[in-house]
This record gives sequence, C-alpha cells and structure tokens, in this order.
Amino acid sequence: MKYQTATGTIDEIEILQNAILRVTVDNFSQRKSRETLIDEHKKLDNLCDSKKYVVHNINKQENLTLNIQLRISISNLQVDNVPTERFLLCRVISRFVKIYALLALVEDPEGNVERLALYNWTKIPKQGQSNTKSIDQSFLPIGTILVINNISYKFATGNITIIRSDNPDDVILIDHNNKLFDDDKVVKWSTNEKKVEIKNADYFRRLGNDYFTSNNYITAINNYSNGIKLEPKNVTLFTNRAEAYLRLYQFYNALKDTKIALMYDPNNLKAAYRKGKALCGLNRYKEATNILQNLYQRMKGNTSIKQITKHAEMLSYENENGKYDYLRIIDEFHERSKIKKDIKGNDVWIYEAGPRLDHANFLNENIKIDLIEGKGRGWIAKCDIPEHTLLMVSKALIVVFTNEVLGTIISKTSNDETSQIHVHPCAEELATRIAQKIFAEPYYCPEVYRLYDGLNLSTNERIEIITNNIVSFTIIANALKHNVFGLVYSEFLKTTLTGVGLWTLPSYFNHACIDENVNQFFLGDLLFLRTNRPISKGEELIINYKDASFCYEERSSYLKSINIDCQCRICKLERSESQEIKLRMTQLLKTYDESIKPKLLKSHNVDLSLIKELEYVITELRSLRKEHSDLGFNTIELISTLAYTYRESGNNKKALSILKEAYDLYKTTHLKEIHNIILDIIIISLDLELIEEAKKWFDMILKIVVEPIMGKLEDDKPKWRKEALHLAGKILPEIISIAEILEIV
Ligand SMILES: C[S@@+](CC[C@H](N)C(=O)[O-])C[C@H]1O[C@@H](n2cnc3c(N)ncnc32)[C@H](O)[C@@H]1O
Repeated sequence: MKYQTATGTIDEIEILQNAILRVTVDNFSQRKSRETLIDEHKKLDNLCDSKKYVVHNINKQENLTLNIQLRISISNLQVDNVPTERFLLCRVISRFVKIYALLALVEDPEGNVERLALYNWTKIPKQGQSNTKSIDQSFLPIGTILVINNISYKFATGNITIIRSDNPDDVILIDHNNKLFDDDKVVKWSTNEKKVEIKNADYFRRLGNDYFTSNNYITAINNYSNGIKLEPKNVTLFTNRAEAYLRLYQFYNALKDTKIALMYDPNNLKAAYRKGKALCGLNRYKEATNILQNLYQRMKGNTSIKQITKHAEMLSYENENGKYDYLRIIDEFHERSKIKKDIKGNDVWIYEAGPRLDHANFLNENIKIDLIEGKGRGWIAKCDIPEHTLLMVSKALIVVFTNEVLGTIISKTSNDETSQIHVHPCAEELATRIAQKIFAEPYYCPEVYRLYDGLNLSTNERIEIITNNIVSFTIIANALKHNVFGLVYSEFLKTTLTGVGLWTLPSYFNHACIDENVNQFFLGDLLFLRTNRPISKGEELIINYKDASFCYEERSSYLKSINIDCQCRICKLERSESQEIKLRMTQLLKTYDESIKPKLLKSHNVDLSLIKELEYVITELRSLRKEHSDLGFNTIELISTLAYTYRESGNNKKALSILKEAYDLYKTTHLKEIHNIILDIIIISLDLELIEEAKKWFDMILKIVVEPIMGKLEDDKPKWRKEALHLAGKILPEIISIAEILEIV
C-alpha cells in the first residue's frame, strides 16, 4: 500500500495533515518494536514538507551537571501526570518532522521508545529572513542527547501517547562528552548492547492474545502476523487473527484468514463460525446463512451458533425482500445510543459501538445509475414506482458520531503561529477512518474512488490509483467534500445525536432544494430512502442536500462549493426576482420579526390593529410571489402566528380556516413546518368539538410520521392504524396522548 498526498488544491489541508498523521502512526505507542516505530516515523517523514518552516531557540549547555536521582524513565510516565522537578534524559532516534509540533522518536537509556512533540519551536520564514535553520537532517540529528524538564505525557489522539514539551527553554542539548557518560558509566544506553531474544510462533500467539484481551486488536493482529511468518500453517493463529479483524470490522481480511484456516483444517468450527460472521459483514448474506446453518446442524444445542444463524437468516431476508422490523430497529437504535459519563466526565457509549445497527443493505431492482444531463451520474427509475416505495437501505461505509470525536482529534493547544485549524472535528475523523479502512483493506478503494470528487483525473489515472492500492488523501478528502451526509435524525426520534458519514450508493442521488421525490430517513448508521410520490419510468430520483427553509444565499453558497448550479423551481425563482422585490421582502420580514411578533407573543390582550398589520404583511409577501403562490414559504411562520393570535382571541374558527388554507398551499413541499400546522389543526378542531374532523387530520399526521419509515399504509387494512400508532408511539409519544383524547387507542 502506498500513500499519495494532497496537491494543494484542497482547502481542508489540515484535515488531511491530521488524517495522514493518524493513519501513518496509528497506535504509535502501543508497545510496538523499536524498528516498527522507526519505520512508521519514516513514512511520516516522507509525507511532511519541512522546508517551509524555520527553527529557532536551541538551548545548548556544554557542562550541564544533573542530579541523576531526578531522572525519570519513559516507562514511568503516566498519562496526564506532570512529573514536576523530574527530567527526562533521552536521545533522538529519528529525524524531526513538523505536523503541529516538531515530532521525533526518542529513546531513554533503558531502551524505551516514545514519540516526542516539541511545541513553539517553529515559525514560517518571513521574506528576506536568512539566518534561521530549516528542519533538515542537521536539526537535532539522530543521536542528539536531550534533557527535557517540565514534560507532560498526553494522549494526542485516541490511542496515541506523546511526550510533550511546550517551552523550548525546557529542552537542553547535552554533549556526548558530558561526564554523565564518562567511563564509570553513570548512564549507559542499553540499546548500544545487542540482545538476542528467542521468539517462536507460540510466543507471538500468547502476546497477541494478551493484546486481544485488552481490546487492542491492531497490536494483537501484528503479533499473530509475526507468528504466522514463523509458522505459515498455524491454524490457531489464523482463526485468532480473523476474530481480531472481525472486531475491527475488517471483513475481507477476516474472510481471507478463515479460508486459509479451513484449507488446513476443514472441520475447524471456530473458523467456520467466523467465516459466517465475515460473510455477513460483507453483505454476502446467503453464503453466510448456508455456512452457519450447516454448522448448526453439526453443533445442535450450541446457543451462540443458533443465535448467529438466526441473525444471518434475518439479514438474508431483509436484503432480499426489503422488509425490515422497524419497531425492533427503533428499539435497537434507542438502546445503542445511550451514553454515560466516564470517570473523567467524558461521554462514552453504553453499547461499545454506539448506534451502529447490524441490519442488511437493500437495493430495489427497479432503479439504476445512469448519466443525467448536466449533473454527472444519478439514480433513475427503470419503471413506474409507487409512492412510499423503499428504494434503498444503506449501511454507512464509515460514520462518525459527534461525541465520538471528543478528545480524539489532534487538538490545537499550541500557540504556534503557523497552525490555523478551523475544521469540523468529525470531518477529520471521517477522513482518517476512511483512509485507515482503505489502508487496511484496499478492496474498498473502488467504492470510494469512483465517487464524484470534482477532480479532473482521467480514467487511466483513476484506474492506476485503484489498481495500485494507493491511499490517496486528495481523492478521499474531495470525495468526502462532495458526498458526505450530515447525520440528521428525524425530528420525531427525539435525539440530539448528530455526526457525518459516507454512504456510497446513496451518494449517487442528485439534489434539488424543493420537489425532491425521495425522502431520506436515518436510523443509527442505516440510511433508508423512499419515494415520496409516484415516480414515472425514466424519471430521475432526487434527494435534498439542503432544503428551502434555508435562505437562497446560504443554500447557493453551499451548493456552489460542491459544483451545483441548482435549477430547481425555487432557485430559479429566487434568481429571477428583482432587487426591488428582494428588498421589499426583507423589509416586510423585518417588520414582522422586530415589531409585530414580539408584541403579539408578549401581550395577553390581543391588539386588533396588530392582527391587521400582520395580515397586511402576509398579503404583501404573497403578492410578491403571486405567480408562484405555492413557493411563498416565507409566510408559513407568519401564518402560524396569525392563527395562534386568533385562537388566543377566542376566534377558533378563523384560526382553523387560516391553517387549512396554509396546509393546502404548501402540502406538496415536504417542509417540516407543515407538521406543526397539522398538529395545530387537530388541537383547534378538538376545541371546536369537531371530533370527526380532528380524527381525519390525526390520521394524516400519523401517516406523515410513519410512512417515510414503514412505507405506504393501506387504509383498507383494519389493522393499519394500530400498527402505525405502535410505531409512532415509539418515536413521538405525544401522538399517543392525542390518540387517547380522540379515543382512537
Ligand atoms: C453526491 S454527488 C451526486 C452524484 C454525482 N452526480 C455523480 O456523478 O457521482 C454530488 C455531485 O453531483 C452533482 N450534482 C448533484 N445535484 C446536482 C444538481 N441539481 N445540478 C447539477 N449537478 C448536481 C454535483 O457535481 C455534486 O457535487
């Protein structure tokens, strides 16, 4: 696997730098061998451009005398504990590179190796500045002996420990001739003496198992691999490594190992079991089911095999039929999204993997990807498709939940003036995890590299990158920029959880600000996509990246950044409106916001003149878009306020007719505001004792809540309302209270 870095065309350069750092030195400190660490650091060195930085402030003391009793060894360092009054004696064993800090590997006299980060040593050179030093071979070269005071030991990223020094004055260079290293050898470097250790496959198996038990799967894999090098037919090492791969969701690698294990030992039950799991992870549900059913026949009574066989059967059914048990999935989602505080007060998932749900992908056979004029590729209907048809269920290739990144990104705590980071923390994490995934399993290259990335790579260049398994940070970052989905759960799911992710097949849907014909619905890391109206054969299927509740400026600046010149009805209208009309609209909305709304909402006695003013503003706003009355969304909030005011003044009938009129105007827009209008209609109908009317509107909101999830409800089925209420109650408990008042339950 090779690396390819950004070419400077990307504005999110810091995301890349962090991603590179984290992928390259993934679990740098996890008791890897000295050679592995040096090798990893070399890769990092190749990626970093050190020439543009200059270093100052080197503190040299020729005849330093040290109280050796106060020396601390790397193995005695504790994370977040500053060993005051103590110093670290170490020597540099790699070149320095510049990420945020200056980074190098150091070893202490005992031979312990750790990463050292020196902050505040560099500056971008100013024009004409010449008497400074760049970070090259001659900067603190390998072998330099350092004494470091006031060190801290930190987690720089999730798993990476780092020795950190913030003040250059705390770092002192000492001479090899210092009397510490005199003949009597007060201090001697153990790595100067060669040690020979005998390590066999079983040694690596035991070490791997130790790491596995402490959930350090990557290091466990490294050890099993070392064992495999010594005994290439050791089945236990392959089955153990397969399980470690499964824990990291590296299903291709896990499958490969189980196949080798089964080749040497066809009756190995563990290998068969893990092969079944790997196949499930690779969406090869039928093959998984066959293997596991066969295994269960041989192992009747084994409950875990029974469980996983049933699970594979369920996945296979979901994948083939597009039928999901939504009640159960919502329960799983709620259960798995529970968070508690750890002893440090950080948020941690109660369920280790967070709300990642183990359900199958599904793809409706009546849709296909095709070329769409002016938009690149997109999904189109192969035949007529009814409303509320499930088109696709897609599990995220990678998703990052916001609270997962707390404390894991490389934070900007230095006052180094060269750092300028203003990036979304989840974006860095997402880029890193995708790069890690491709690095660990190059089979994912095509899936990611075929996404639209706005780059002008020729087909040949792209094929070359894919076939050579190059981890291209340029492509990854650009593919993310154009395809990332912001994780927004339905307003009905009552969760504050958010995040970002990459869902590859859904990434081929193009955008419109209104009139989209496909709705998206997230549950955990699953993305469900359904039609929201009947679709004709050959019609393009379109989703909404940013809806029309955002103002034109905000929408278009985002869309422009991803190369979209949107031609939807509202964008065309807003572009065509004269400056004069725009100004008038802004004025009217300002009058509502600043002088009507606050007074209406504050006062208990309704002022009729204010109502008149509000009605006037609404009429004026509508008249500005009279040719496009259904696009006058900017009046929705005003209409709700007007209805509320009439209701307060005791005129429920008027309030009801205003709301119904608004519903009729905007019902086709799929804006969330419509839901509140319907809920208000129900409440006012109840006030007016129009029970049948309220029931009619109740059925409507019930369908709006559940149909995007469970699909079209069939009115002629006697059970539909009961089923729908059951589901709606799980996501919007208020609906049950209304149903009780209406005596529907
Ligand atoms: C998530 S991708 C959609 C799939 C993409 N068309 C492809 O060929 O892979 C987003 C990109 O599609 C294009 N796109 C999406 N919606 C569009 C629209 N309404 N008009 C023009 N281009 C659009 C833009 O290039 C955008 O950056």
